[in-house]
Amino acid sequence: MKKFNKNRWILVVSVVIIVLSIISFGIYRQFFYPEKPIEITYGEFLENIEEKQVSKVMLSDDAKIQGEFQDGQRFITDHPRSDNLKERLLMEDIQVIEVGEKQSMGQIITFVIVIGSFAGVAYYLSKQGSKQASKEYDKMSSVEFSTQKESSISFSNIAGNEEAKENIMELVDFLKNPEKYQRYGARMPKGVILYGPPGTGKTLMAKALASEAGVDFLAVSGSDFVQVYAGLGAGRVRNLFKKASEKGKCVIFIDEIDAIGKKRDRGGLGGSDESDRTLNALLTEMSGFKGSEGIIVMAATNRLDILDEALLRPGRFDRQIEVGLPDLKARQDILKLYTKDRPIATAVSIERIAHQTVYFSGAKLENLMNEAAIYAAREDASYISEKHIDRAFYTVIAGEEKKDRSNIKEADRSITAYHEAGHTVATKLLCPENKVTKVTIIPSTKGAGGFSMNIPPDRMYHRKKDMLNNIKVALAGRVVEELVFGEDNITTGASNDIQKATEIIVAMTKQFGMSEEVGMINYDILLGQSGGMDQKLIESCNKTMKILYTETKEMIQENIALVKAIAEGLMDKETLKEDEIQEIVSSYLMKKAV
Ligand SMILES: Nc1ncnc2c1ncn2[C@@H]1O[C@H](COP(=O)(O)OP(=O)(O)OP(=O)(O)O)[C@@H](O)[C@H]1O
Ligand SMILES: [Zn+2]
Repeated sequence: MKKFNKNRWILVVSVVIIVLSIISFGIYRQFFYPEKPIEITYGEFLENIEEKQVSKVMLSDDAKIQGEFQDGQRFITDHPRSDNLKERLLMEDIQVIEVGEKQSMGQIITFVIVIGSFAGVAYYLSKQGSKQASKEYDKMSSVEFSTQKESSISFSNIAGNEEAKENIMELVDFLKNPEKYQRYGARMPKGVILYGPPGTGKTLMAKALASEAGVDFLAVSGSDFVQVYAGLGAGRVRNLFKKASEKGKCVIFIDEIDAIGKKRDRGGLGGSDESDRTLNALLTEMSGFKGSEGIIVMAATNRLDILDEALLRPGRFDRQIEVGLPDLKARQDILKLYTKDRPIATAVSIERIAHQTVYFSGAKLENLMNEAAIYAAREDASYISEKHIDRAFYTVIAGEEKKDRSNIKEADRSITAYHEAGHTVATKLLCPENKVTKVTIIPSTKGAGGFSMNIPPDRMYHRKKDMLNNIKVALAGRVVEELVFGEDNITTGASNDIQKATEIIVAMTKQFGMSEEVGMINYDILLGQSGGMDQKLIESCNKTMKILYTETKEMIQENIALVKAIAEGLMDKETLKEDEIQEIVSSYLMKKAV
C-alpha cells in the first residue's frame, strides 16, 4: 500500500513538472521574444551599429546572433565569430548579453528536469506494468493440476501387466505407513518411472496407487513446464512441489516427462538453457524432500532411452517399471473388463477378439468396445453383437497411421515367432543353466520385434565355451529365419543379434587371448583402444563366426521340431512363461529319447 502511494507521488510530481516546464518555456519565450525577429545580413548589422540603431546583442555559440534594435524590433544575423566583435559592440555602447553559457546551462537544467520527469512517468508506468506482469507470472508459474481423492480407480480396474502392477502395489504400503519403513532405516522410493507405449495404462496405474493408498493425486504434464518465458518452467516445478508438501502424503504424476527430462545436449548452442533450468529444478526438488514425507513422484514416458541419466540416479527416479502392450491373455482380461457392464450378445467370443487385436494397447481395446457400443446403440440393437465389434474394429484400425504396430501382418508375426523360438531353443540346449523367464513376440519399447529374457547364472569369470555358446544363441534367430523361410527371406530383425555376436568375438580375439590364430596378444594395446583392427584380426573373427554359424545351423536343424513347437506356442499365446517353455522342451526331449 505504502509503495503504491510512493509511486503515485512520483507520477503526480512528474506530470506537474512537465506541465510547468511547458508553460514556463512558453512564458520565457513570450517574455524574451515577443515577436518574430527579422533577418538581416551581417553588412546591414554593421551599418545598423554605425547608425546606433542597435540596443542589445545576445552572443551565443549559435551560428546566428540575436539582437534588438532601439525600437524593440528583434533581429538575427550571421555570427562572424570574430574575436573582437564583443569589444566593438561594447565600444559602441551596445548592451552585450552573453547568453551562450547561461542559456545553455538553463537549457541543460530544463532538459534534465524534463527528461527526469519523463523518466518518472515511465518508471511509474513500467512499475505498474511489471506489477501486472509479476501477477501474471505468479499465475502462470502455478501449475494447474487435477487433484483427486478417494477416486474409484483401483488395481482391479487394470488388467494385464501383472509385473508392473505388483511392483506398484508394493508402494501402497510405503505411502500408507512411511513411518514404519523409516523405523527400519529403509530408503523410501522417491521417484518411479513408468515407461511403455501409449495407452498401456501408465496413468491408470499411478491413479490406482494414489487411490488405494488413500492419498491425493497431483497430475501434471511435462509439457506444462515447457515455457517460453525464462525461468517459468523452473518456477512451476518449485510450485508443484510446494503444493505437494502442503498436502502431505500424495502421488505426484508427471506425464510425458520427456518434455523436460530429455538428455541434455551439452555441446549444443543455447536454446536448451531453459529446459536445463527446468530439469535442474526438478532434480533439486526431488533431492530436497525426504521419502519419509510420504510423497512419491511418478513419471510416465514412452521412451526411457531418451531421458537424461541424471533423472535415473538413486534418490530420483530410481525405479523404472515397464508397462508393455498386452499379450493375448492380458487382452482377454482387458476386454472382459470393458464388456462387463455392457450388454454383450452371448455369441460374442472374447477369445476371438483378443486373437484379432494383436498389438492393441489397453486404450485401443477400450476404444474398440466403446465404438461397438455406439454402433449397437445407433441401431437400437438389444445386444452388442459380433457385427458391431467387427465394424468397430475397422473404425479403430482405419484411424491409425500405417506404421502402427497393430497393422503388422500375420507374416511378420510368424517370422518373429520363429526367430525368437530359435533363440529359445539354442539357450535351452546350449546353456541349460541359463534361466529363460519369458519369451514374447509382443514388441517392447526397446524396439525389437520380440524378445527373450535370458538370465545367465552369476559367475566371476566368463568361460570360453560360454562365450561361444552365447554367440550361437545370438545367431540362432537368424539361423531359424534362414532354415524356415529360405535364404532370400532373411530379415533385418537379426541386426541386434549380429552386433552382440560381433562384440563377443572381437573381445575374445583382441583382449582375452582366446583365438589360437591371432595369439595371446592384447590388440587394444597394439592397435589403440578406439577400435583399431587389422586385416588379420578381421579375417580371423569372420572365420570363427562362420564356423559358429554352421554349427548353430546343424544344431537347429536337428531340433527343428522343437523350434516349430515353440514358434507355434508363441503364435498362439504371444508370450510363453518359464514353465510353459519348460513343458514344451521337456515333452520334446522325452519324445526324442524314446
Ligand atoms: N491395462 C489396462 N487395463 C484396463 N484399461 C486400460 C489398460 N491400459 C489402458 N487402459 C485404458 O486406456 C485408457 C488410457 O490409459 P492411460 O491413460 O493410463 O495410458 P497411458 O499409458 O498413460 O498412455 P499415454 O502414454 O498415452 O499417456 C485408460 O483410461 C483405460 O481406459
Ligand atoms: Zn534376435
